[in-house]
Amino acid sequence: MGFTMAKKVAVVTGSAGGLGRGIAERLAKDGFAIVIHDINEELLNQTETEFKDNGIEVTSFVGDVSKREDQFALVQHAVDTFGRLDVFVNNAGIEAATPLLEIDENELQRLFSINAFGMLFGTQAAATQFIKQGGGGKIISASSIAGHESYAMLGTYSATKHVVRSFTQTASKELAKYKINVNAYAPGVAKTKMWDRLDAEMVKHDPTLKPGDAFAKYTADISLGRYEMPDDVANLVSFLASPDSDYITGQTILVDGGMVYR
Ligand SMILES: NC(=O)C1=CN([C@@H]2O[C@H](COP(=O)(O)OP(=O)(O)OC[C@H]3O[C@@H](n4cnc5c(N)ncnc54)[C@H](O)[C@@H]3O)[C@@H](O)[C@H]2O)C=CC1
Ligand SMILES: CC(=O)C(C)=O
Repeated sequence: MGFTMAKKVAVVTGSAGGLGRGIAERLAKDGFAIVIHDINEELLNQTETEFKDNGIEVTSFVGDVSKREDQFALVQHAVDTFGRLDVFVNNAGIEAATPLLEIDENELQRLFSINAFGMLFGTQAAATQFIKQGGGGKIISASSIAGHESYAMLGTYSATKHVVRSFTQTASKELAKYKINVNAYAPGVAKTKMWDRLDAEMVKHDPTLKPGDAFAKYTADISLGRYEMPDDVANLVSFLASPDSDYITGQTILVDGGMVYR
């Protein structure tokens, strides 16, 4: 009589839509049982239904990455549902487009609490579970081209994405002894809801721009000649979640079609 190997388990934060959803779909194709997660409960439920209709082994969890207890509860939900955790993707993030002289405390607190604190809390929750399990694991986080090079109007956002790169390096050094790989993906410009909002904000701040101009300006110089799709990002995350990347840690890898060269 044969036996079935338990599936590996991946959590993707902020995966009700956008890049996170694309990553979750790809990891499901790679054979993972998937925990999707978001602060937007309605969209999350809709996505969960669509995943189930497509035969994906999935569970969902509503949470706010900026709340440390939510991140630990998310990992607990993964373990309670599927018995273990193998990959944790800190994908959730938010943006702001504001001239430097107008950045206020509210914007700083909002972006840092989600993009930076959230990434750290997710890393802590996942690493705690990996250490308990004793078999290593993979933590993969969303940085950005803005985590390698800061942009006009994206001052706070860029700073938070540099924080992701920094915590990725520190975590990789501290967690290597537990066989935990910690890496980040740095996308360029993808046409998700985030960029719809960024374009609208940038247009508001510059009377010479009309809707679509900011996005067009950012995408004009991409070497490969097109804006990014969720699959472009998911391909890299799939690799970082797989044994093929076992000898890579502490890296923030650009996947931008040729925008920022490091
Ligand atoms: N779209 C792009 O061009 C780029 C995106 N990124 C990064 O990729 C990640 C995903 O971006 P997109 O899919 O474009 O964004 P998006 O705005 O389309 O989707 C983000 C998802 O995260 C969820 N979310 C927001 N705050 C949350 C919170 N506190 N807790 C839980 N979930 C929360 C949202 O509800 C949404 O479903 C972000 O970290 C972003 O900074 C990086 C570089 C480029
Ligand atoms: C949203 C984002 O990270 C950029 C710079 O496109």
